[in-house]
Amino acid sequence: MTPHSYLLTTAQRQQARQRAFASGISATDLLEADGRAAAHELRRRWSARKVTVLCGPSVTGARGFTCARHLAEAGFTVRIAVPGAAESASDPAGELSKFWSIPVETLNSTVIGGADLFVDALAGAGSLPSLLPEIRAALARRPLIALDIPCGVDPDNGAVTFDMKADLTIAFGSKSPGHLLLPGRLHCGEVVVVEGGLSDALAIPTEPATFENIPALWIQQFPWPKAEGHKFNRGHALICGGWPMTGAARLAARACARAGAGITTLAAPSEAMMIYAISLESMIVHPISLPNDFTKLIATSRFSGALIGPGAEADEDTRSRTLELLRTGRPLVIDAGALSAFSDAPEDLYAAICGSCVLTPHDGEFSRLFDTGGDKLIRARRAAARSGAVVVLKGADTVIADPDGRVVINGNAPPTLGTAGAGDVLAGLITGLLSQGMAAFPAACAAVWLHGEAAEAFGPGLIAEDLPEMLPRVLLSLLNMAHPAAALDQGAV
Ligand SMILES: NC(=O)C1=CN([C@@H]2O[C@H](COP(=O)(O)OP(=O)(O)OC[C@H]3O[C@@H](n4cnc5c(N)ncnc54)[C@H](OP(=O)(O)O)[C@@H]3O)[C@@H](O)[C@H]2O)[C@@H](O)CC1
Ligand SMILES: [K+]
Repeated sequence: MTPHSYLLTTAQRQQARQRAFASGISATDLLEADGRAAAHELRRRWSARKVTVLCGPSVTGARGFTCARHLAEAGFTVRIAVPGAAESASDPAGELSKFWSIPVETLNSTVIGGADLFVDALAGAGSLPSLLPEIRAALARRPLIALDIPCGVDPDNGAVTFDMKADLTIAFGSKSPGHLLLPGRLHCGEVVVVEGGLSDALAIPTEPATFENIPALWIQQFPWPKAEGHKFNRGHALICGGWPMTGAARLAARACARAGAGITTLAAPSEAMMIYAISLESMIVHPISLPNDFTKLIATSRFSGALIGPGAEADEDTRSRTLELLRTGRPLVIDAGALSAFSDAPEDLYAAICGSCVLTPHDGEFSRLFDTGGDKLIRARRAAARSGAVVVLKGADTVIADPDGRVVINGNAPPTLGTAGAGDVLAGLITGLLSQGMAAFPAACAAVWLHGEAAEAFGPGLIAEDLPEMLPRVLLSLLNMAHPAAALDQGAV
């Protein structure tokens, strides 16, 4: 895991600052570096103009002061406004004020009138300032740049208590979960991470570790086809098909094959045999008619990863097949109907999960199996620990949790992904990667990322059928990231 994908909670940031102090770095050094970096980022985007910096009684507020000074030195016309009495200005190190040459004013309509740009350095306070509606309205009329995170967004979980939306958010060293989780993400605008005073080495947090889903997390483990490989050792995926809803498993199978599985076998109810057989020519279809056909198939098939649930009824048959698959100990993705089949007795599912297993619930399915208390990170982490499976809690801010406590938040999914069958495609993608031997946690993270990239690459008008067809393009760009030399070869063709 690279330092730059760590998402730091408020407590972890405080711990990092303490480590810095213990190593001899002063608070002033840190704030100076942060304020300078923020001012540099602003100057990269805007020429000198009138800016009002709103500073709260917090470390963020102190960054606002140093940023203001650097902007003033660069020729900006700067005013500093603090909510409440001007004397309450933030100076946590007790020595910053000697650098302030700009008068500190009380935040009101006058001090923000006439500014071309606003800097929101209010965040981070224990209690948030109550900004009058007319002030918030005035702030909305000009570009608003938040330092750390916009005022009113909880950095730890993205909860929003205050309706203020930034156009740009400048984070220091790394992002926080609140930059990616909804609804906070919608308040941040563009998020840029600048190198502040804390070095990467100091910023690496203690447990629990939370990461942004970037390819660096899992690209080394991605199962690219090998020169010496053949279809039998590239991964053999078994997809359980439903009836009468056949679309779901067909979408999953297509995605699974595109993800690189050498063989994709479909276990199809005999009524649906022809539908499955004609939908993907390369797929092998096994009819399931007699009650023990499924048992025989899994006893004889050399599958290296399986999927059950898309288009499946949430009934006893699905439940017992899921348990049969779990008993094989082979990698398994449990989705949709196969999750809901355990609504009455989730403990039976938890108890049966042993090896490499991924559960892919949306909020509705999640609530049928798990405790729904707490924020999304807490819910996903607890569900993974409880079940022993990797849990992919889907949504616009999908969270992937490993039973060992690591959590990844995905940020690349466009709104077009909220369409029927997109979840089935995701389940198929994970299965394709698992069947090729990728471990459950990186496979789930990689699949969620590929899914988002495929939707983004397609653009508006997306339907689930388009996602598997976009994968070759997305995989090529991933390959180019993994092997820059290969990119040159591709370019030369
Ligand atoms: N072509 C095909 O064959 C296709 C087949 N498909 C197959 O359909 C099967 C049923 O899957 P399903 O998810 O539609 O229904 P189900 O499990 O009853 O849950 C729905 C309830 O949960 C809740 N809910 C909360 N959050 C939610 C969320 N993010 N997304 C969705 N729901 C959410 C929500 O509650 P509400 O918000 O209404 O209070 C709602 O009432 C499944 O096997 C799947 O594979 C589809 O994939 C489409 C293409
Ligand atoms: K278990």
